[in-house]
Amino acid sequence: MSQTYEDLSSSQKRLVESDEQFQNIMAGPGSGKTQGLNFVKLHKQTFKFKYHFLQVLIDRIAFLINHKNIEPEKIKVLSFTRETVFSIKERLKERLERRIAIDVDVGTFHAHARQLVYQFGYSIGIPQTFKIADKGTRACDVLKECEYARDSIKAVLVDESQDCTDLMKEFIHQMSDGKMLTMVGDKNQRIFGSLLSEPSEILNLPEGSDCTLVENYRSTKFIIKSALHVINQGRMRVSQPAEIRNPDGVRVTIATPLNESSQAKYVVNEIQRICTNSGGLIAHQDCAILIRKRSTSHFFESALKKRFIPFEIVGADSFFKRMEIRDLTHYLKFSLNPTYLGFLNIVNSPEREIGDCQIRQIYELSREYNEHSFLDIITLIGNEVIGDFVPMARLKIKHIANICRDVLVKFNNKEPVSVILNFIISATEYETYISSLPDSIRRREYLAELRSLAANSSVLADERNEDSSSELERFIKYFDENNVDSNNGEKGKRVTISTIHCAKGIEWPCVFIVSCNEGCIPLSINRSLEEERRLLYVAMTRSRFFLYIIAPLYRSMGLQQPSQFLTDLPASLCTVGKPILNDELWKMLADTLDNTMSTQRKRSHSLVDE
Ligand SMILES: Nc1ncnc2c1ncn2[C@@H]1O[C@H](COP(=O)(O)OP(=O)(O)OP(=O)(O)O)[C@@H](O)[C@H]1O
Repeated sequence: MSQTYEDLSSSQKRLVESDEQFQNIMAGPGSGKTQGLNFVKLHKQTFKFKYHFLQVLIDRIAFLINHKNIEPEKIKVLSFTRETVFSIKERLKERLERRIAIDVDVGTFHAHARQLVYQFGYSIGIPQTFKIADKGTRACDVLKECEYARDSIKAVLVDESQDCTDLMKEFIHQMSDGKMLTMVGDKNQRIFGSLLSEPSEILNLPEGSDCTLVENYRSTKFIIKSALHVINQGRMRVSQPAEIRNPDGVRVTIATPLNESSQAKYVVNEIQRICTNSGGLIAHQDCAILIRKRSTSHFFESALKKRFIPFEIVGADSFFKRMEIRDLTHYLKFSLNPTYLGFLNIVNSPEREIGDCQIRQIYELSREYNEHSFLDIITLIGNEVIGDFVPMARLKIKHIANICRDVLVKFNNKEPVSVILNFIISATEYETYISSLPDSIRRREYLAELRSLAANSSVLADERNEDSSSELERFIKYFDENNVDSNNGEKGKRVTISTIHCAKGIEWPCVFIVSCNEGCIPLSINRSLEEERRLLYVAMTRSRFFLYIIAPLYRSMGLQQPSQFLTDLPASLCTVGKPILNDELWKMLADTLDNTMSTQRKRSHSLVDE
């Protein structure tokens, strides 16, 4: 086998080469189950760790093909996300001959279920027009009743098995009946709230199928011990990996900046300090900012943009590009500075069915009466003084004019931004509007963040003490400055802002877990406290070397307590403020990264002897 295979540890090799029909591999973070599956995609350009992808799942597939003579197309690999599917396929192309690799049937649960029903459903009387929502149960029926479907499978491999729903488990059960089954997962990393039972329970796996890996190759000892402390304060009992390959490292940094805006500044300062001082060992793409709530990315987007640091957002949209954010800030902008272009931004948001001809007429009227402001023009139209519009259109235009005039009055009366924003939301019936659109939960989440930012807009003032503009003008400026597309650098060389959920399975040398306060982690009392604890555990174990946990003193809701999960984190494991960067630390960092650093990269940092 290839050089890659030789690098596996003996326990990893044992699992890869096992003759057991069923393997339920439950192993802790960083043990080498599925190394960097998503990582390949996110950082493809810079990281060519080709010979360091040592994970069990990929090598097991290679073993089944090369040593068990299983046809690649009869190997079914099930995963949760399309990103992971893409990464597994890429990894297989590196591990196997290309023509063999592309035959391995890798797909999401959904894709596999759909494919089975399309391919074999007709033979058991399922119409080709079956309801796509039923594909899971239909696929199980196909497997139960159709021999050809069962014959098309010889081995099943499942990634992140801990997050399978009962239907998924039933699907795995039907697929793997009498075949070879390898599942990899970690029950302490269940973060999708789906779990009712252990995979092994529902699948009725025979005794002896459970196996594990006991090394940790990813993180330093301080990180592992801190993460274990957090998880073990709850109901779970996780023991320390038998072997931690890395040095002690640097203590986990706990920081408590004043508010969310100073938190973002602190993070960006630290990223710059580390990147500048590490002699190239740490670059932007090695740093990740993990957020619990996707709508809170804006603080970091803004702070990074200000320092011209390229970044990418995973699992969330750019806050400033969200429709809800743009729509509502456009009203503010238009009210203070009414122009034709500004009007175009608000005229049909929410949808008012004011058509192109009417808009064109408004434009022409604004040219004709150019001694008036644009707001006056639409007021005159609304009041039936000028133009030729049907009554309904006049009414709608009048409504827009009235909203903007009222905003102006409130602005002149120095009413708080939050009052003005809430007025716009209610006058435009914006909440009802977004509730009628797809993905309304997410939309409401962004709307709530905008509201809380408005209620707390003084945090934006910190940035510009010299600025004499009003609160509302500063608020608008925040959106104007961040809405422009800046040069976002080369792909693969950017800081990552990711939700904790989307960071699962990935690792970075430098990780910032932000807003680690009550109400954020754990998110709210309605959610399972244990799941929230696991989420923090997952976030902490993404780091290889630098781990920062940050809990601002004030958040939008006022004074905030640090997360209860941080209580009693032993002082011996953490440090407050900032880590001291010295030669000893860089040496330790180099040792830690050594596990997976490509020779080429090490050479560029003079870490290998020529
Ligand atoms: N045998 C090995 N020798 C050296 N490094 C290894 C070995 N196996 C894995 N690694 C490294 O350990 C790190 C963690 O591996 P991997 O991402 O597969 O862990 P995992 O078990 O999937 O973790 P998680 O469950 O947290 O996603 C990677 O950087 C990987 O390259």
